[in-house]
Amino acid sequence: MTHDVAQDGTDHAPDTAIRLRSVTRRHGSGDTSVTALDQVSLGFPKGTFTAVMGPSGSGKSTLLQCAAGLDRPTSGSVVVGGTELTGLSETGLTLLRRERIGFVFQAFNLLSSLTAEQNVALPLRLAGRRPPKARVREVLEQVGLGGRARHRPTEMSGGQQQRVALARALITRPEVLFADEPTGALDSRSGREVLTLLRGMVDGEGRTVVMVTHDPVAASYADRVVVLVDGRVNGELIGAGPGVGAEDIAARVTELEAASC
Ligand SMILES: Nc1ncnc2c1ncn2[C@@H]1O[C@H](COP(=O)(O)OP(=O)(O)OP(=O)(O)O)[C@@H](O)[C@H]1O
Repeated sequence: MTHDVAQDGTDHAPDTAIRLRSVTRRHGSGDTSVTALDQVSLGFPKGTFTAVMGPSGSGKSTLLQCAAGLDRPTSGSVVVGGTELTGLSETGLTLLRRERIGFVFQAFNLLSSLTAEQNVALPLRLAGRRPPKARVREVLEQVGLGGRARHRPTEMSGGQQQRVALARALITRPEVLFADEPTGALDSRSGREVLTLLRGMVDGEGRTVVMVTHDPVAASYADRVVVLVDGRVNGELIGAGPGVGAEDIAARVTELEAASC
Protein backbone atom coordinates (compact mmCIF):
# COMPACT_ATOMS: atom_id res chain seq x y z
CA MET A 1 0.00 0.00 0.00
CA THR A 2 1.46 3.40 -0.88
CA HIS A 3 0.51 6.81 0.42
CA ASP A 4 1.85 10.30 0.80
CA VAL A 5 3.84 11.59 3.69
CA ALA A 6 3.78 15.36 3.90
CA GLN A 7 6.90 17.50 4.32
CA ASP A 8 5.98 18.18 7.93
CA GLY A 9 6.26 14.49 8.65
CA THR A 10 2.57 13.88 9.22
CA ASP A 11 1.28 10.65 7.79
CA HIS A 12 -1.86 11.06 5.75
CA ALA A 13 -2.63 7.41 5.12
CA PRO A 14 -6.19 7.38 6.45
CA ASP A 15 -6.27 3.62 6.72
CA THR A 16 -3.03 3.17 8.65
CA ALA A 17 -3.26 3.19 12.44
CA ILE A 18 0.48 2.90 13.11
CA ARG A 19 3.48 3.16 10.84
CA LEU A 20 7.08 2.37 11.73
CA ARG A 21 9.78 3.52 9.34
CA SER A 22 13.31 2.17 9.65
CA VAL A 23 12.97 1.90 13.40
CA THR A 24 16.19 0.93 15.17
CA ARG A 25 16.45 0.55 18.94
CA ARG A 26 19.91 0.02 20.40
CA HIS A 27 20.63 -0.53 24.08
CA GLY A 28 23.99 0.44 25.53
CA SER A 29 27.00 1.51 23.46
CA GLY A 30 30.26 0.20 22.07
CA ASP A 31 31.11 -3.51 22.16
CA THR A 32 28.36 -4.32 24.62
CA SER A 33 25.53 -2.65 22.71
CA VAL A 34 22.49 -4.73 21.76
CA THR A 35 20.40 -3.94 18.69
CA ALA A 36 16.91 -4.92 19.82
CA LEU A 37 15.27 -3.59 16.62
CA ASP A 38 17.12 -3.22 13.36
CA GLN A 39 15.60 -0.95 10.68
CA VAL A 40 12.06 -2.22 11.09
CA SER A 41 9.46 -0.81 8.70
CA LEU A 42 5.87 -1.92 9.21
CA GLY A 43 2.36 -0.56 8.82
CA PHE A 44 -0.63 -1.64 10.88
CA PRO A 45 -3.87 -0.98 8.97
CA LYS A 46 -6.84 0.33 10.95
CA GLY A 47 -9.32 -2.27 12.07
CA THR A 48 -6.90 -5.19 11.89
CA PHE A 49 -5.50 -7.62 14.43
CA THR A 50 -1.76 -8.34 14.15
CA ALA A 51 0.18 -10.92 16.13
CA VAL A 52 3.92 -10.39 16.56
CA MET A 53 5.85 -13.63 16.99
CA GLY A 54 9.48 -14.72 17.03
CA PRO A 55 12.06 -16.34 19.29
CA SER A 56 12.88 -15.05 22.75
CA GLY A 57 14.99 -11.90 22.51
CA SER A 58 13.98 -11.20 18.89
CA GLY A 59 12.66 -7.74 19.77
CA LYS A 60 8.91 -8.29 20.04
CA SER A 61 8.38 -6.34 23.27
CA THR A 62 10.73 -3.61 22.09
CA LEU A 63 8.68 -3.28 18.89
CA LEU A 64 5.49 -2.93 20.93
CA GLN A 65 7.05 -0.42 23.32
CA CYS A 66 8.39 1.74 20.47
CA ALA A 67 5.10 1.57 18.54
CA ALA A 68 3.17 2.55 21.67
CA GLY A 69 5.40 5.46 22.65
CA LEU A 70 6.61 3.73 25.83
CA ASP A 71 10.16 3.61 24.49
CA ARG A 72 11.95 5.88 22.04
CA PRO A 73 13.69 4.46 18.97
CA THR A 74 17.40 5.22 18.55
CA SER A 75 16.54 6.17 14.95
CA GLY A 76 13.60 5.97 12.57
CA SER A 77 10.06 7.20 12.99
CA VAL A 78 6.79 6.03 14.49
CA VAL A 79 3.48 7.56 13.42
CA VAL A 80 0.27 6.82 15.33
CA GLY A 81 -2.92 8.01 13.67
CA GLY A 82 -1.07 10.76 11.81
CA THR A 83 0.99 11.91 14.82
CA GLU A 84 4.75 11.51 14.61
CA LEU A 85 5.82 10.24 18.04
CA THR A 86 9.51 10.90 17.70
CA GLY A 87 8.89 14.63 17.72
CA LEU A 88 6.74 14.66 20.84
CA SER A 89 7.85 15.83 24.28
CA GLU A 90 7.46 13.48 27.27
CA THR A 91 4.22 15.28 28.15
CA GLY A 92 2.97 14.96 24.59
CA LEU A 93 3.75 11.25 24.61
CA THR A 94 2.00 10.77 27.94
CA LEU A 95 -1.11 12.51 26.65
CA LEU A 96 -1.12 10.49 23.45
CA ARG A 97 -0.76 7.22 25.36
CA ARG A 98 -3.48 8.26 27.78
CA GLU A 99 -6.01 9.33 25.19
CA ARG A 100 -5.40 7.20 22.14
CA ILE A 101 -3.65 4.00 23.13
CA GLY A 102 -4.68 1.09 25.34
CA PHE A 103 -2.37 -1.50 26.92
CA VAL A 104 -2.78 -4.97 28.26
CA PHE A 105 0.15 -6.86 29.78
CA GLN A 106 0.73 -10.46 30.77
CA ALA A 107 0.80 -9.50 34.46
CA PHE A 108 -2.56 -7.61 34.37
CA ASN A 109 -1.03 -4.70 36.40
CA LEU A 110 -4.21 -3.98 38.36
CA LEU A 111 -4.05 -2.07 41.65
CA SER A 112 -4.93 -4.61 44.33
CA SER A 113 -6.41 -2.06 46.74
CA LEU A 114 -8.99 -0.91 44.16
CA THR A 115 -12.19 -2.60 43.03
CA ALA A 116 -12.73 -3.61 39.42
CA GLU A 117 -14.71 -0.45 38.69
CA GLN A 118 -12.09 1.75 40.37
CA ASN A 119 -9.32 0.09 38.34
CA VAL A 120 -11.31 0.61 35.16
CA ALA A 121 -11.96 4.27 36.00
CA LEU A 122 -8.29 4.96 36.78
CA PRO A 123 -7.14 6.14 33.31
CA LEU A 124 -9.87 8.80 33.31
CA ARG A 125 -9.04 9.88 36.87
CA LEU A 126 -5.36 10.16 35.95
CA ALA A 127 -6.40 12.38 33.05
CA GLY A 128 -8.28 14.60 35.53
CA ARG A 129 -11.65 13.52 34.17
CA ARG A 130 -14.60 12.37 36.21
CA PRO A 131 -15.35 8.79 35.12
CA PRO A 132 -19.01 8.51 34.06
CA LYS A 133 -20.49 5.59 36.01
CA ALA A 134 -22.49 4.40 33.00
CA ARG A 135 -19.35 4.20 30.86
CA VAL A 136 -17.47 2.22 33.54
CA ARG A 137 -20.40 -0.18 33.77
CA GLU A 138 -20.63 -0.42 29.98
CA VAL A 139 -17.00 -1.53 29.54
CA LEU A 140 -17.22 -3.98 32.44
CA GLU A 141 -20.32 -5.47 30.83
CA GLN A 142 -18.54 -5.58 27.49
CA VAL A 143 -15.93 -7.91 29.02
CA GLY A 144 -18.60 -9.98 30.81
CA LEU A 145 -17.93 -8.63 34.31
CA GLY A 146 -21.00 -6.48 34.93
CA GLY A 147 -21.62 -8.39 38.15
CA ARG A 148 -18.09 -8.03 39.48
CA ALA A 149 -17.75 -4.24 39.65
CA ARG A 150 -17.17 -4.18 43.41
CA HIS A 151 -14.72 -7.09 43.54
CA ARG A 152 -11.02 -6.58 44.17
CA PRO A 153 -8.39 -8.34 42.00
CA THR A 154 -7.64 -10.92 44.75
CA GLU A 155 -11.30 -11.96 44.61
CA MET A 156 -11.13 -12.72 40.89
CA SER A 157 -9.58 -15.41 38.72
CA GLY A 158 -6.66 -14.61 36.41
CA GLY A 159 -8.97 -14.54 33.40
CA GLN A 160 -11.33 -12.15 35.14
CA GLN A 161 -8.45 -9.90 36.17
CA GLN A 162 -7.23 -9.78 32.59
CA ARG A 163 -10.75 -8.85 31.48
CA VAL A 164 -10.74 -5.99 34.02
CA ALA A 165 -7.40 -4.91 32.52
CA LEU A 166 -9.04 -5.02 29.09
CA ALA A 167 -11.96 -2.91 30.31
CA ARG A 168 -9.48 -0.43 31.79
CA ALA A 169 -7.71 -0.24 28.42
CA LEU A 170 -11.04 0.38 26.65
CA ILE A 171 -12.42 3.10 28.90
CA THR A 172 -10.80 5.88 26.85
CA ARG A 173 -11.97 4.35 23.54
CA PRO A 174 -8.39 3.99 22.23
CA GLU A 175 -7.67 3.78 18.51
CA VAL A 176 -5.03 1.14 19.08
CA LEU A 177 -4.77 -1.58 21.68
CA PHE A 178 -1.36 -3.11 22.41
CA ALA A 179 -1.25 -6.44 24.18
CA ASP A 180 2.02 -8.04 25.37
CA GLU A 181 1.45 -11.77 25.98
CA PRO A 182 -2.10 -11.09 27.21
CA THR A 183 -2.83 -14.80 27.61
CA GLY A 184 0.61 -15.81 28.90
CA ALA A 185 -0.56 -16.22 32.50
CA LEU A 186 -3.97 -17.72 31.71
CA ASP A 187 -5.36 -21.22 31.32
CA SER A 188 -6.50 -22.01 27.80
CA ARG A 189 -10.21 -21.37 28.42
CA SER A 190 -9.62 -17.93 29.98
CA GLY A 191 -7.10 -17.22 27.25
CA ARG A 192 -9.70 -17.97 24.58
CA GLU A 193 -12.18 -15.63 26.28
CA VAL A 194 -9.66 -12.79 26.24
CA LEU A 195 -8.73 -13.48 22.60
CA THR A 196 -12.39 -13.57 21.59
CA LEU A 197 -12.85 -10.16 23.23
CA LEU A 198 -9.81 -8.77 21.40
CA ARG A 199 -11.15 -10.15 18.12
CA GLY A 200 -14.54 -8.56 18.87
CA MET A 201 -12.92 -5.18 19.41
CA VAL A 202 -11.52 -5.38 15.89
CA ASP A 203 -14.60 -6.81 14.17
CA GLY A 204 -17.26 -5.00 16.18
CA GLU A 205 -15.64 -1.65 16.88
CA GLY A 206 -12.99 -1.29 14.20
CA ARG A 207 -10.16 -0.97 16.69
CA THR A 208 -6.60 -1.91 15.79
CA VAL A 209 -4.97 -4.58 17.93
CA VAL A 210 -1.27 -5.44 18.02
CA MET A 211 -0.42 -8.43 20.20
CA VAL A 212 2.91 -10.04 21.09
CA THR A 213 2.58 -13.75 21.67
CA HIS A 214 4.53 -16.99 21.72
CA ASP A 215 1.36 -18.98 21.33
CA PRO A 216 0.20 -20.06 17.83
CA VAL A 217 -3.32 -20.55 19.22
CA ALA A 218 -3.40 -16.90 20.26
CA ALA A 219 -1.94 -15.90 16.88
CA SER A 220 -4.73 -17.82 15.11
CA TYR A 221 -7.16 -15.10 16.28
CA ALA A 222 -5.19 -12.46 14.34
CA ASP A 223 -5.50 -11.41 10.69
CA ARG A 224 -1.79 -11.32 10.22
CA VAL A 225 1.34 -12.65 11.92
CA VAL A 226 4.59 -10.68 11.78
CA VAL A 227 7.68 -12.77 12.54
CA LEU A 228 10.72 -11.08 14.07
CA VAL A 229 14.18 -12.62 14.19
CA ASP A 230 17.19 -10.78 15.62
CA GLY A 231 15.35 -7.47 15.58
CA ARG A 232 14.29 -7.72 11.94
CA VAL A 233 11.04 -8.64 10.24
CA ASN A 234 11.76 -12.05 8.80
CA GLY A 235 8.44 -12.41 7.09
CA GLU A 236 4.73 -12.34 7.69
CA LEU A 237 1.67 -14.44 7.25
CA ILE A 238 -1.09 -12.34 5.80
CA GLY A 239 -4.61 -13.62 6.09
CA ALA A 240 -3.53 -15.85 8.96
CA GLY A 241 -6.94 -15.08 10.33
CA PRO A 242 -9.68 -17.00 11.99
CA GLY A 243 -10.04 -20.33 10.25
CA VAL A 244 -6.32 -20.88 9.85
CA GLY A 245 -5.35 -23.45 12.44
CA ALA A 246 -2.77 -22.94 15.17
CA GLU A 247 -0.77 -25.93 13.90
CA ASP A 248 -0.50 -24.41 10.46
CA ILE A 249 0.59 -21.08 11.95
CA ALA A 250 3.17 -22.81 14.17
CA ALA A 251 4.65 -24.62 11.17
CA ARG A 252 4.78 -21.51 9.00
CA VAL A 253 6.25 -19.34 11.78
CA THR A 254 8.95 -21.96 12.40
CA GLU A 255 9.81 -21.84 8.69
CA LEU A 256 10.00 -18.05 8.75
CA GLU A 257 12.13 -18.06 11.91
CA ALA A 258 14.54 -20.47 10.28
CA ALA A 259 14.70 -18.52 7.04
CA SER A 260 17.49 -16.25 8.32
CA CYS A 261 19.78 -19.11 9.37
N1 LIG B 1 16.75 -2.26 28.71
C1 LIG B 1 17.53 -3.10 28.02
N2 LIG B 1 18.86 -3.06 28.13
C2 LIG B 1 19.66 -3.88 27.40
N3 LIG B 1 19.19 -4.79 26.54
C3 LIG B 1 17.86 -4.88 26.38
C4 LIG B 1 16.96 -4.05 27.12
N4 LIG B 1 15.69 -4.37 26.75
C5 LIG B 1 15.80 -5.35 25.84
N5 LIG B 1 17.09 -5.65 25.63
C6 LIG B 1 17.60 -6.66 24.69
O1 LIG B 1 17.02 -6.45 23.43
C7 LIG B 1 16.70 -7.67 22.78
C8 LIG B 1 15.21 -7.72 22.47
O2 LIG B 1 14.49 -7.79 23.70
P1 LIG B 1 12.91 -7.95 23.74
O3 LIG B 1 12.50 -7.97 25.17
O4 LIG B 1 12.30 -6.90 22.86
O5 LIG B 1 12.71 -9.36 23.07
P2 LIG B 1 11.41 -10.29 23.02
O6 LIG B 1 11.34 -10.86 21.65
O7 LIG B 1 10.23 -9.55 23.51
O8 LIG B 1 11.83 -11.42 24.07
P3 LIG B 1 10.92 -12.43 24.94
O9 LIG B 1 10.13 -13.24 23.96
O10 LIG B 1 11.93 -13.25 25.67
O11 LIG B 1 10.07 -11.59 25.84
C9 LIG B 1 17.18 -8.78 23.73
O12 LIG B 1 18.48 -9.16 23.34
C10 LIG B 1 17.23 -8.09 25.07
O13 LIG B 1 18.17 -8.70 25.92
